[in-house]
Amino acid sequence: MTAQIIDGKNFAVALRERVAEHTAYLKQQHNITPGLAVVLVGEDPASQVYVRSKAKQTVEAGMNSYQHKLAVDTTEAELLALIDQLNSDPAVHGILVQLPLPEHIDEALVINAIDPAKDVDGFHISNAGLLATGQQAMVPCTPLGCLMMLREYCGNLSGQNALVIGRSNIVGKPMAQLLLRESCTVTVAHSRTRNLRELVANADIVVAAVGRPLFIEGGWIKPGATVIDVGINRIEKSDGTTRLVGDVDFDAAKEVAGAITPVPGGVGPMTIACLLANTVTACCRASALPEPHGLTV
Ligand SMILES: NC(=O)C1=CN([C@@H]2O[C@H](COP(=O)(O)OP(=O)(O)OC[C@H]3O[C@@H](n4cnc5c(N)ncnc54)[C@H](OP(=O)(O)O)[C@@H]3O)[C@@H](O)[C@H]2O)C=CC1
Ligand SMILES: Nc1nc(=O)c2c([nH]1)NC[C@@H]1CN(c3ccc(C(=O)N[C@@H](CCC(=O)O)C(=O)O)cc3)C=[N+]21
Repeated sequence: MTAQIIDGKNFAVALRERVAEHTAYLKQQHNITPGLAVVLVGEDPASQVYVRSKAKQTVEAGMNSYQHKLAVDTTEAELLALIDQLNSDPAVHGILVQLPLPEHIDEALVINAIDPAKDVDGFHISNAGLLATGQQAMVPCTPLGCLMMLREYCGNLSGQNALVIGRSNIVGKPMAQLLLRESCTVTVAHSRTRNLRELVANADIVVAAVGRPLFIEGGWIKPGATVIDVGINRIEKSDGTTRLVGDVDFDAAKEVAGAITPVPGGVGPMTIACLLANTVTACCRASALPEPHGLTV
């Protein structure tokens, strides 16, 4: 059997279209343009690429994009002052501070300084707590995109064995919370997990967010399982050039799985589309307007 390939790129195009439609409606009917502020500290090349791509897609969807590029030696106090300013700016509905931050800045302190209503990454402790207790939250973009694709490919997730590999605050933990909310039986694996192979073999749904290239072998996967590969790893090929691979050995896993996301073209594009969707959601909530269908879960 060869797995269905879950086309995250196409999925993201469709989601961005819905975002653009609702943005046009907000402008025409309510004279409001959703605005997203992205803050980048330092000059990490990968981060610069992501931030550029986010800004381009924000503008393409008809929203306002505000970019703040700060020097690598920006102090924590300066960054907190900028966040204060963005918190009180009514044109800014979403704020994203690109991670990782330079070492001299306390990441948790900065994230928790963002107004939770503008926290389109969903990383603020209030949003994490709201999600964990089943209340309305801003849902982190990567897990949100993964859940949208899972719902589409698996239908009803209730009662399915879901394995999340990785327990980070930005991917693994919120992913586990969302799957629990869908009534999956959720297992969370991490670096101290002893029997990973057996856990994978028992899983109807595998979400891999480890950060190790080709770590999950095809032979571990349960036949027919749905595999979501969050990993983004750049590896060097024999000719010296590099390529992106996920955490799952895609070529082997696609012979066993029922459906699988590729890397690139899987979870990554959906993450950015969900960021735009969260900005529209935040804008609607800020203006006490009804939220459009399909932009969140
Ligand atoms: N596609 C997208 O949009 C995004 C992709 N990513 C990618 O997803 C991956 C994960 O990101 P992130 O969650 O931030 O990474 P972290 O490094 O924060 O977390 C990695 C997790 O994997 C676990 N882990 C490490 N080694 C093993 C192992 N041998 N067996 C089982 N678990 C292990 C760690 O366990 P422990 O806690 O015990 O250390 C940790 O919980 C990365 O490749 C990243 O680039 C991230 C964000 C968005
Ligand atoms: N505050 C914050 N929020 C984030 O959401 C955040 C962050 N910081 N720091 C870094 C990680 C990583 N991340 C990705 C987003 C899109 C792709 C993506 O679109 N990837 C393309 C390939 C891109 C390429 O070719 O390099 C794909 O998978 O097809 C990847 C990774 C968001 N992150």
